[in-house]
Amino acid sequence: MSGILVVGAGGHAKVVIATLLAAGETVEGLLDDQPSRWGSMVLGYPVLGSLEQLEKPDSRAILAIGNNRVRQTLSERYPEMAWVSAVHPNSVVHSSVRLGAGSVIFAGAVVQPDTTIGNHVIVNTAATVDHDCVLEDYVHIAPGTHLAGQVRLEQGAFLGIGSAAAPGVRVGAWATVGAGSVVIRDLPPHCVAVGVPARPRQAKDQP
Ligand SMILES: CC(=O)SCCNC(=O)CCNC(=O)[C@H](O)C(C)(C)COP(=O)(O)OP(=O)(O)OC[C@H]1O[C@@H](n2cnc3c(N)ncnc32)[C@H](O)[C@@H]1OP(=O)(O)O
Repeated sequence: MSGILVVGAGGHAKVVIATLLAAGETVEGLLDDQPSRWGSMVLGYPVLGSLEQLEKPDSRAILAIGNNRVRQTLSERYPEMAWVSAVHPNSVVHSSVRLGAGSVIFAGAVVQPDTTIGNHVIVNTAATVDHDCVLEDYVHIAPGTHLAGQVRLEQGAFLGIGSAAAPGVRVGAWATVGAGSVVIRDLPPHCVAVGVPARPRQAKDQP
């Protein structure tokens, strides 16, 4: 079977490649729609060209782009793709956890029992997700984020570095929680919420 195509050649792709290699996978190269990146190397792997190469039959690929909207757009553009997930061997993921296609769990992360993780979700470095949480498709929890039990993050929610969510809270779809903020009450969709406790600052979608 051919190696994995890594989509996106930015900083997030470096950590995705490191995670794939640590998990024993083979990387073929990277794809990026920015021509200036073609022919360059990322961690010793070549940027092979544009995303058109995803149309080759039997390709296996992973979306290595931190922006939640971009991952949604690309996954919808290639509905037949066999998206690969990546789980770092130095993470702890309980056997009862359901993990969707194309999702990544980076080094040092812990995901506790009966949590459900959707498609193209990022559980970033050293984040923790406690029991019975639900992370819907395209969610990203940044490094060092901590979710208590039974937290629900709706589609596309982004939680910034070092943020936290108290037991049972719900963060609305495409909401942004600022770095270091603590969610203690439900947040509405499409808000930007910051502070301790996190309060919606304005109605604004993610970039
Ligand atoms: C491996 C990786 O790198 S993964 C990526 C991790 N990235 C992150 O964690 C980024 C998180 N981003 C943030 O926290 C950002 O500050 C955001 C998204 C919440 C807001 O960004 P912007 O809309 O550009 O806000 P801006 O910088 O203009 O600040 C607006 C106000 O909110 C305040 N504010 C912004 N972020 C925060 C925060 N995290 N906590 C408290 N207050 C904040 C600012 O101090 C400012 O207040 P003022 O108007 O009284 O001066």
